[in-house]
Amino acid sequence: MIIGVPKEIKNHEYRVGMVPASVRELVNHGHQVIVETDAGMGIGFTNEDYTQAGAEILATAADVFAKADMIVKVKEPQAVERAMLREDQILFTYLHLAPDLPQTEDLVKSKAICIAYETVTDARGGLPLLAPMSEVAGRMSIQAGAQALEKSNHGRGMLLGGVPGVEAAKVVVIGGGMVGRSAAQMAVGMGADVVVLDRNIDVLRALDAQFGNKVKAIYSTADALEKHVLEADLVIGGVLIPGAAAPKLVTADHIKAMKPGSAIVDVAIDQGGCIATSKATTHADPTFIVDEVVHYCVANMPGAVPRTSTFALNNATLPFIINLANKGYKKALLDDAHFLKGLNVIKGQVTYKEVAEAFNMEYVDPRTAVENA
Ligand SMILES: NC(=O)C1=CN([C@@H]2O[C@H](COP(=O)(O)OP(=O)(O)OC[C@H]3O[C@@H](n4cnc5c(N)ncnc54)[C@H](O)[C@@H]3O)[C@@H](O)[C@H]2O)C=CC1
Ligand SMILES: CC(=O)C(=O)O
Ligand SMILES: [Mg+2]
Repeated sequence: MIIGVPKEIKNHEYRVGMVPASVRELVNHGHQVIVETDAGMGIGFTNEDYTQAGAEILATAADVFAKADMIVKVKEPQAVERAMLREDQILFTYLHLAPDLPQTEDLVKSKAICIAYETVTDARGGLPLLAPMSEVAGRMSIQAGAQALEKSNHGRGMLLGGVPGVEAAKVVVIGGGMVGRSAAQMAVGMGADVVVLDRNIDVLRALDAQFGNKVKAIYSTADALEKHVLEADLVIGGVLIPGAAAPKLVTADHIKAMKPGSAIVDVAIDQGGCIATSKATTHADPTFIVDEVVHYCVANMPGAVPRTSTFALNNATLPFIINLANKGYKKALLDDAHFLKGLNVIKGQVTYKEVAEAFNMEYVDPRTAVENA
């Protein structure tokens, strides 16, 4: 199979779909890898590093898209990339379709086979290809929130951990999954007063076991959420219903009633955000203010630490890339029900229920769609 790795083009996105070590693995399995020139430059990999691993360097993204059987990326394809997708081409990357109608329509139109990292599942109920980036974004959310609380950024002027004699900031994390747990770990480390809300009791138990009384793990009712959000100095949004648009748990009225200069970091923004006043921002201009609350809503947070993030992502994606290349997409997906959950769009059909429902599109069972492809 010919595997293509284009350079990422989203704002300040320096991650890359495959590092040279991953290229070498694919080449060792007898595949051909084509990489757009300078695709790895943002994390210190030169074209020579890729050619030494066995890749061929092509001059443009158009060359890569024209020649590859499978495109391996990081972020959802931007409009110019979507226009280059071909019928029967495999696209393996983050998609986040449920809040994104234009992308969904373009992928349907392309007739490509579109597998989303973020909806692949595992036997323990986890999301193995989302988890590494959620660990990064969860950790980063506390750094971003700490900065947002600085006076020069229109924050309350509070240090997360306080100092002896002065109280710490209250950090409220909504969703105690990968993002939430990673955020809690950093917030506890910085000495903040930390509350995590989740509606899964096993998640609350796990938080309790990990953090003891350093984190208040609270069952997420509308009442509890309102109480803690209104007391918060910093709110982290980390809820997820896999594949679906995020529920707007924090309302515009909550934001109005929050303390002036408090901050929110809506990590769930890639699924549309769990805070009503959120809208996606970029690393170039990451924050905006609504009702005196600083909002940080960058949809590709791990792009800011692309070296750490690319390696973490590749560690998780590589076995799936090898499987797709060795077996072809049909056998790779049909052999593994968890991998099949990653299939969102195939040959013009939507095969992820929450995406079809979000846009009133017809839903086709993924197994049937692959068997008939
Ligand atoms: N902005 C960015 O750069 C990045 C964003 N993300 C996003 O962060 C979000 C969270 O991801 P993960 O932590 O990996 O998901 P996860 O599945 O590990 O955790 C989500 C948690 O939300 C909880 N939850 C669902 N509905 C809830 C409700 N109504 N109230 C309270 N809790 C609720 C679930 O029980 C679960 O524990 C996803 O949308 C993901 O795509 C992840 C990485 C980077
Ligand atoms: C998960 C995601 O959206 C990201 O890593 O950018
Ligand atoms: Mg207010």
